[in-house]
Amino acid sequence: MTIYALSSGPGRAGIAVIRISGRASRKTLYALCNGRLPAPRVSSFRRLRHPTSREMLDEAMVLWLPGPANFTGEDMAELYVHGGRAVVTAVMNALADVGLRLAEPGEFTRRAFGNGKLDLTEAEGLADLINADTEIQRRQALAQHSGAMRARYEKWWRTLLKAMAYVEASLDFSDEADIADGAFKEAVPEARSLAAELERALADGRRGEILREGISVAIVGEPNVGKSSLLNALAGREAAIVYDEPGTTRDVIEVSLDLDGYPFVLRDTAGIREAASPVEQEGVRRALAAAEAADVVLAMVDGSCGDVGAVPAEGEAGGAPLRGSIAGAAITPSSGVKLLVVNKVDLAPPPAPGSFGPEAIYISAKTCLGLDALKAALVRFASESYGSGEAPTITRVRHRQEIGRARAALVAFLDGAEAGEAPELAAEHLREAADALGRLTGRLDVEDVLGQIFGEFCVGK
Ligand SMILES: Nc1nc2c(ncn2[C@@H]2O[C@H](COP(=O)(O)OP(=O)(O)OP(=O)(O)O)[C@@H](O)[C@H]2O)c(=O)[nH]1
Repeated sequence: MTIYALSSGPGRAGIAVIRISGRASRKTLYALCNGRLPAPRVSSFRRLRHPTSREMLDEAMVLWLPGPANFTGEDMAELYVHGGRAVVTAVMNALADVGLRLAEPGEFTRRAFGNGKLDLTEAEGLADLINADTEIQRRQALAQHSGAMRARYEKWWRTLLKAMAYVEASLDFSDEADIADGAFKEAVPEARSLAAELERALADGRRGEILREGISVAIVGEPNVGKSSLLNALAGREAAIVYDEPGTTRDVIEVSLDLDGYPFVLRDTAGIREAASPVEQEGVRRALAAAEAADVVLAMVDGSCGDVGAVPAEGEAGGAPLRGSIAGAAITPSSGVKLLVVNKVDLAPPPAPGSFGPEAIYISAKTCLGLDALKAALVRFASESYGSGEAPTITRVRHRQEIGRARAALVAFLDGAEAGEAPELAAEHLREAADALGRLTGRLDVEDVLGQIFGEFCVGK
């Protein structure tokens, strides 16, 4: 079936791109162009007419892209029409009138995959490229789309095939014990080196997934220390309500932020305190959960009140009384880092440098003093922890799970080999590992993961 979709964004624009893919592309374009089919891959000006009523629809640039040397591998056409809603509707209605069907989300890419134009990791990279909001996300997605992960997974796949070949050989020569034994022994170092490589790939601190989803930053602290003010100052807009009354923020408020190309998801949380009402208690529970799950906790204290004291060291209870509240300072995320942020430094008297420990960042969410230093600290943390997005890395839970399964199967193989397990069982472990690696790129058992992957696309891709 030949499909069509608006491939550019919805809404009014200078130009809109309508894409067509499938066997009837040529015939449809021929009819739309009143019999003047453009030369392949040469953009040409045409007056588009309704194929049956002959009514003029628009003046457009059109491209005729015969398969297989194009995106989907099928015959394709692209229409660059004027981007008004009525123009797009009229052209798309004309395509429906001649029996073409509106594409489902991701259907163009799915067809490209079906025709061997890209593997699953490259298709996922394309989805990420379309969804990339920041420079680092773009780089990571482009590396994946242009085959960095495919190359890595295929290298693993080849090592595994080698090990499988040795085991299969040992089964074929089971009558000749020496040869069988020798072949089997060759499989072990291959499997061992691959298991170690998969282990290393898994121990990446989830950097690819974090960059893809955004680095999660929770702002926590006692009520009224200025958490919402900081969120607004960083976001550059009034995303959260700021009010001179403790307990203003009840729920977690989220904004996305691009700092030097790194994607951050900033969360403002309810002030941590002995909550009186159930609603407040729930707010505090959510605040603690956000801090627990965060990659970075901005533990905020109000530097303008109380006695100056030292922040207790990690794991040390109490310490000297601290100016402001220490509720924020006392929170530690489960796997992320904590930055101590001392707010309201615009209020006299300013805290002496270092009053809150050498690592503290002094800011005024009101006057924006110190915000650049805070942003720089976040960017430094991101680049040291997650890199620049170019090295091939796991970017999805799906990949992590499959690599984990492959590794577990290889470990089972190695344990079995040590324990003198029958070669038939050993071969089964390797096949399991191959299935897992095969699902990564889509070589085997792909149907069950297809829906999930292509569902991430928008219509027209
Ligand atoms: N002088 C000064 N006032 C600030 C600063 N940051 C916040 N404030 C004020 O402190 C009060 C509380 O600010 P919020 O940003 O609502 O504080 P919060 O921590 O989100 O408060 P809760 O929602 O109650 O947890 C408001 O009156 C702000 O204007 C600052 O840097 N300097």
